[in-house]
Amino acid sequence: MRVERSCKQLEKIENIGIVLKPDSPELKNTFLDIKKLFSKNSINIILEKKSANMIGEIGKDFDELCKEVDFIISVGGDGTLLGVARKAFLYDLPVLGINLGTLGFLTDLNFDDLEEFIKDLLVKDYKISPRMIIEGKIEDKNFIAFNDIVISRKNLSSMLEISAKIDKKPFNKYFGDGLIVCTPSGSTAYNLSVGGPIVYPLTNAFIITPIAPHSLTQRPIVVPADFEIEFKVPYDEATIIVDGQEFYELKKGEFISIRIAKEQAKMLHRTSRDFFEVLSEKLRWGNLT
Ligand SMILES: NC(=O)c1ccc[n+]([C@@H]2O[C@H](COP(=O)([O-])OP(=O)(O)OC[C@H]3O[C@@H](n4cnc5c(N)ncnc54)[C@H](O)[C@@H]3O)[C@@H](O)[C@H]2O)c1
Ligand SMILES: Nc1ncnc2c1ncn2[C@@H]1O[C@H](COP(=O)(O)OP(=O)(O)OP(=O)(O)O)[C@@H](O)[C@H]1O
Repeated sequence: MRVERSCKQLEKIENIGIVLKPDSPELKNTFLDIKKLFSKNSINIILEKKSANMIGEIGKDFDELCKEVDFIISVGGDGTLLGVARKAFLYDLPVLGINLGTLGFLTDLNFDDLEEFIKDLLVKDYKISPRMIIEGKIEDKNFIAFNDIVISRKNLSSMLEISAKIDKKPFNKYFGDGLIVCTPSGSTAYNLSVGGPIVYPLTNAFIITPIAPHSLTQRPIVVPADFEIEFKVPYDEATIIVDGQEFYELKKGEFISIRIAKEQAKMLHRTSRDFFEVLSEKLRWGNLT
């Protein structure tokens, strides 16, 4: 029998933070509806400041809000949830995604399911799933990814050469459009599109997947999470893309090192959420439904 790892239940549910998808003022009514559903159960909602400005409400800075709430709800698609999860881990706060996006692979609930789920929350019928996050470093810049760190060619007309070391030892040279280093949670994003493996989210590992490699021998590889990986672009400049949301420059000869972060992100899920059902429903995996 499989016993799924999960984190401790919440000590209390009194205050919940809400972040809305950017540039979506039409979410005002959804926000008010969510607030009403929680207020009926005497749970207080605190809206994040940028979201509040967008819909003409009052809000709190994200960091201030994090100090007051028991968990955070992201209302939008996967991108909104990524943006929240990449900051909420600093406060050890779980994130629940309400899907108003297009795909919503990471988000757990549709708005119509929320009323029922609040009842579950109140009787502790939910799970909190730990998610590995990775940390990148270039010189004195540090960044965190929930999904992936992509080393992408800057010069569109030529291939990028990337030399790679694991635990300081050279292990490969990649030639192509770049490569993706992703977490298991991120394996179903860009990594999947370029033929990388799907890795169960609770696995402790990194995935290194070349993008359009010009070679018959370059394959995605899964390595243990305690490895430190280092990449260098000896002849070119590259762009580093973190979760599709943050960008850095990797100069010629500079190193980027990537390893598991000390902290974990936490996702709040329905007890019944099953990774393979989500794969089937959202990405048409297998023949389950
Ligand atoms: N060709 C590609 O597939 C491609 C190209 C660039 C970036 N991306 C991915 O987009 C991610 C950022 O997502 P976004 O929503 O902010 O940008 P986006 O709106 O450009 O979405 C990319 C797609 O990936 C989906 N997605 C995001 N994370 C996922 C995950 N962990 N599992 C399954 N699907 C996921 C999104 O729902 C969306 O359909 C990056 O981390 C990167 O992995 C994918
Ligand atoms: N905190 C953030 N920082 C930067 N970009 C963000 C942030 N939150 C959302 N975005 C971007 O806004 C865009 C739309 O958001 P989102 O992904 O939530 O909706 P969607 O694209 O409709 O849904 P899905 O990703 O599930 O298909 C995405 O490109 C996403 O990367």
